[in-house]
Amino acid sequence: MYKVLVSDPISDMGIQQLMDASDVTVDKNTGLTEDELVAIIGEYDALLVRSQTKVTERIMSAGTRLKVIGRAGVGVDNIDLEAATQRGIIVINAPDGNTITTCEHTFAMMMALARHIPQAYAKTIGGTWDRKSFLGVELRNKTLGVLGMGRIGSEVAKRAKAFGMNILGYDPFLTEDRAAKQGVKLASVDEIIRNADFMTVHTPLTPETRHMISKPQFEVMKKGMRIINCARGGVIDELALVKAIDEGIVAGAAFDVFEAEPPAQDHPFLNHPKIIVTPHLGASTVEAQENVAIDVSEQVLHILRDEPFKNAVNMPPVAPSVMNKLQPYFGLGEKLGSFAAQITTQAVREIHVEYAGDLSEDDTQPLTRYILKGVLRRHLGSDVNIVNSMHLAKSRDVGFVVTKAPATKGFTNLISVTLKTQDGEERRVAGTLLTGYGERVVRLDQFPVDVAPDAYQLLISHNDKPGIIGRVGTLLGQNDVNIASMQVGRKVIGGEAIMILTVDKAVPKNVLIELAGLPDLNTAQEIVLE
Ligand SMILES: NC(=O)C1=CN([C@@H]2O[C@H](COP(=O)(O)OP(=O)(O)OC[C@H]3O[C@@H](n4cnc5c(N)ncnc54)[C@H](O)[C@@H]3O)[C@@H](O)[C@H]2O)C=CC1
Ligand SMILES: O=C(O)CCC(=O)C(=O)O
Repeated sequence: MYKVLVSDPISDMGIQQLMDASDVTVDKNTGLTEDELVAIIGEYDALLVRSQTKVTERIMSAGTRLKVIGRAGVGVDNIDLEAATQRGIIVINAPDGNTITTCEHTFAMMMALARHIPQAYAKTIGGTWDRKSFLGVELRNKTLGVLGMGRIGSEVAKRAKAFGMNILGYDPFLTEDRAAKQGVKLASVDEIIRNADFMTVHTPLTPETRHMISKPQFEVMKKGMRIINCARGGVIDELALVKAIDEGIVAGAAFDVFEAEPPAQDHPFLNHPKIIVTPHLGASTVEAQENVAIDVSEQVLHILRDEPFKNAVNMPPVAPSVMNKLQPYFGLGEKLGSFAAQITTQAVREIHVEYAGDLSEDDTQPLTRYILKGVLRRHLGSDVNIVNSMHLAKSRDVGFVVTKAPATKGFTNLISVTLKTQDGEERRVAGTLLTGYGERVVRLDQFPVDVAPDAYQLLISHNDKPGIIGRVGTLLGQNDVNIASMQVGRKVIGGEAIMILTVDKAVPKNVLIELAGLPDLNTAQEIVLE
């Protein structure tokens, strides 16, 4: 008999099939503390949560029978995925079931914001008949900027069109073609910030999206913009937003999510006259809760019964024979994918992976999944894993081609990752495992290099002139950035050249800007490989 624990309020109707299954018993026990969960989790084969339960490493360590954690919703940021993967616990989510509901909540927030409904309601029930303070604006003919055109962002755009709005959309995976089909004008973040009357964010929270709207963006923002966040707290810098509202740049904001949930009682959003809030209700409808619970219950049953399943967001076990041969390359493959994605400036349309030498003889599919994970994680966040990376690439119209070459000059094994964009940009990074030396990046575009792919690299393109290395070293030294190693490459003397420095810590943004301003230096970019 399998035992399932439901530790957050999840629709009864949705988990009915679990409760009806003759080989399953379901316990509903919500609102437990971490200690309480640790004390009982050892009895259970499956755990079902929404977003309240924080499924920590401690809980998983105590969950010695746990085979699956089911998240009735999209974001899995309340589950320690790494810890689950290490323990072979499959984590699944229900990515589609709450899309429409969250989109509709976004619209409710946008309209409430445009017409001051919460503020007017509060005054009216307080006994004041005030028709002067709440002059609103129409949505018709206004420009809506959508940051993140995935499932929810696309549905918001569709509805906004019906309201007669003009839509500017930005998403690293949005191409002109796809945008045009959705009736959306493809725009940059900067264009949206400067031109939109309303802006709504629908991205996951990743290192790249954290505070993607902050002081520098508010400084150039179209005056009077209204901002909605029903995605994740932290995408918009909360304190910078309050300042921008108080300075008259932003006309108002509607937030369903917070950087820390629940927010502290003295949080500046609470009681601010121009900010309306809901307590993370985006997915809270009868329909969505049923949908996500049905989806997740179905998959949990499959997993408990060892049947094929979908929507896994972490790594399933790989067959030991394949693992032994390929495992040493997994880290390198992911880093090469990530490196290539970070140096590519446009939306990636095709990923070409070539395995040469020893690797050409194997079934390299598990390794390809790691490479795709490295490429896609930059924009799709921590939900990308080796289980879903191929599927995600396909669903985003990103093609991937794998070729094999039996031999390669100078290396017993070589992995080359080439990313192509719709505008013809093509970036290539190749690497190898050297016996006794470990992972090395050995080619960057047309330049031969020899770099250990450590956590922080600085990639500099420059003109091949005397003195540049000294200027870069001095500036980094002045800013307390220690250089661990340095590589230079060039095609011809005096021509285009690159420099790759491995540094001991993240390089502050202002130092990157100063570097790019040095004479004969063209670009300076940080590459983070974690
Ligand atoms: N308030 C709530 O109750 C709910 C919140 N959510 C949250 O809403 C967000 C969106 O969910 P879905 O649309 O289902 O996810 P999705 O994965 O379909 O879409 C997210 C999109 O963001 C894009 N993106 C990533 N980095 C970006 C960047 N720097 N700039 C612009 N776009 C970027 C991705 O390419 C992707 O297309 C997620 O954070 C999810 O957790 C989802 C459901 C309910
Ligand atoms: O379960 C909930 O209500 C939270 C939904 C959510 O934020 C998500 O699905 O990402």
